[in-house]
Amino acid sequence: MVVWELRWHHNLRNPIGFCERSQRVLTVTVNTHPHIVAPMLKLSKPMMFTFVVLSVTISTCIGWFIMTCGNFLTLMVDATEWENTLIGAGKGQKVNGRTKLEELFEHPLYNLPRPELQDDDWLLRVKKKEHSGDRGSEEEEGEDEEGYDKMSWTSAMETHPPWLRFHLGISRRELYDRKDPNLAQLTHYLATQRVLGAVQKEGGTQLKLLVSFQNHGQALLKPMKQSRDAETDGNLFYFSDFERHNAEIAAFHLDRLLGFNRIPPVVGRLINVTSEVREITTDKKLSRTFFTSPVGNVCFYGQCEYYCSSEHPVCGRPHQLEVSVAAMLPDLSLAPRRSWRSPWRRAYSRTKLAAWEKDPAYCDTVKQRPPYSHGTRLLDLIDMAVLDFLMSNMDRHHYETFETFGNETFLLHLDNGRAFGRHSRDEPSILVPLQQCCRIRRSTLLRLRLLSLPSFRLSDAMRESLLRDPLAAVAPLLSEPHLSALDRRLAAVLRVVEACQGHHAEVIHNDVEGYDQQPD
Ligand SMILES: Nc1ncnc2c1ncn2[C@@H]1O[C@H](COP(=O)(O)OP(=O)(O)OP(=O)(O)O)[C@@H](O)[C@H]1O
Ligand SMILES: [Mn+2]
Repeated sequence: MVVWELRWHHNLRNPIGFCERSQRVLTVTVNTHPHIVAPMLKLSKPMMFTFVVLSVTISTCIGWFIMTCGNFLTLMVDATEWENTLIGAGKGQKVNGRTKLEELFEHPLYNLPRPELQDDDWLLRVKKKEHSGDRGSEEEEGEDEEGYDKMSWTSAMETHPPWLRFHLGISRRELYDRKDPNLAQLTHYLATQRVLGAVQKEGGTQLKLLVSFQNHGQALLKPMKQSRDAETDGNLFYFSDFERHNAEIAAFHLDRLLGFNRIPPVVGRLINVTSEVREITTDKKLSRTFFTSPVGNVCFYGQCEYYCSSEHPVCGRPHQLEVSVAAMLPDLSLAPRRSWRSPWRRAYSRTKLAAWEKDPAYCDTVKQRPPYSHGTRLLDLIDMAVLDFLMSNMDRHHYETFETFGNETFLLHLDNGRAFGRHSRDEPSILVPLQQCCRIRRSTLLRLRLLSLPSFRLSDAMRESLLRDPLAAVAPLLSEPHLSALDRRLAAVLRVVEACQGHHAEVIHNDVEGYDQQPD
């Protein structure tokens, strides 16, 4: 288990995300004053006394009731405003006061009871400060394990910047809790913080930047390389496809809608390539690649394996560029990750076939090998295949897990830049793990069925969810054909499960014992 001491948090004089809630006063006049009402009623003295006591009590009660309601309403209004300002101008059609997306997340399938997380289910724990006065200096290193408290700081610690609260909320079960109010603050932080540093991020094949913000926050930035609506050229192999910034954003929303919570939060943002990259970067290799295009736009191409050349520049208009900004996971030195080669990895060749393409019984081989031979790893892999099929991501060659959780943990769905390339066709081979293994979590299947109903339709939920991204103000993050492809593909997933049930006994893994609201 990783133990991490946060010394620098004392320097955070201005907690990020602090909100000055608007002050509202509700004034209601109820005319029940006894001196006005009693003479009109011509009452005797004892009656008058009773009347005074009664009317004072009643008016106090009414006043209290109205004030309470008023305060409650004020709070509700403020919370909604707060949420809306954080996540952009997200709006959806309201039915019974709730949008489809709100309705969906209220559904019992998105609020299943879960066992309480134990100490070793959290990725990071922070060292508790020694009793004040015990220490000569706050800055002294105290590395012995004895001094560490087993309790993690809660994510409600207001002095922590949102990125840190995100790190502290990572568990064995999921990357974030959908209901954690910090999520909105984190996306707001990523979308609005001034970029203080930008260098090229090593690893991977295409150009991406590591940007840094105030208070040690960092994010992974992927630039827009082609117009949002461009369908991938049919003659390009999946491994030659350009990455798409909007695919990174949409993948985060889709993963959350499926109830997985396995993709680090991603937001869209407009950056100024001159002031927020060129002028501040310390990366000489990167700054050398800047140029002004013939039409006067500021462009750069960086250094990487694919498409880092002046023939494939990333260009501002003339300075403004759309990018995706993903929250960074904790540093590898604090939370090492293990990278796993996917058993259904593609051949990454124009001519060769992978083993799973040649052997229909390939899953039987996989099921015999650890970590797929026991636990939930195979089910996690199938969840990932469903996500990838829905967004048509053929590039899932590896996946990662947090080392500290061993084999009993979720899979990180990192790198979704090659998803949402084509809406006009589906890629059945992405679903092969489900088709060959005929196994799926019941919770996943029930949520997929829910999302196929008209009242919760996946495309509608995605449209509404994506509206919350700041870049939705520029243009929809996913075009309508991409959204309807989601519904078409969802129906295809359900058909594969049905076909499995026709010839397999144990297709559904029941991970929701107590849930009986829908028949299987
Ligand atoms: N949010 C994140 N936080 C920390 N590390 C990340 C994050 N996203 C990705 N990475 C790491 O950076 C590496 C490269 O990122 P990514 O896979 O998105 O780049 P890529 O150029 O698309 O790679 P590839 O060519 O392999 O598809 C990943 O393997 C992963 O380990
Ligand atoms: Mn990639």
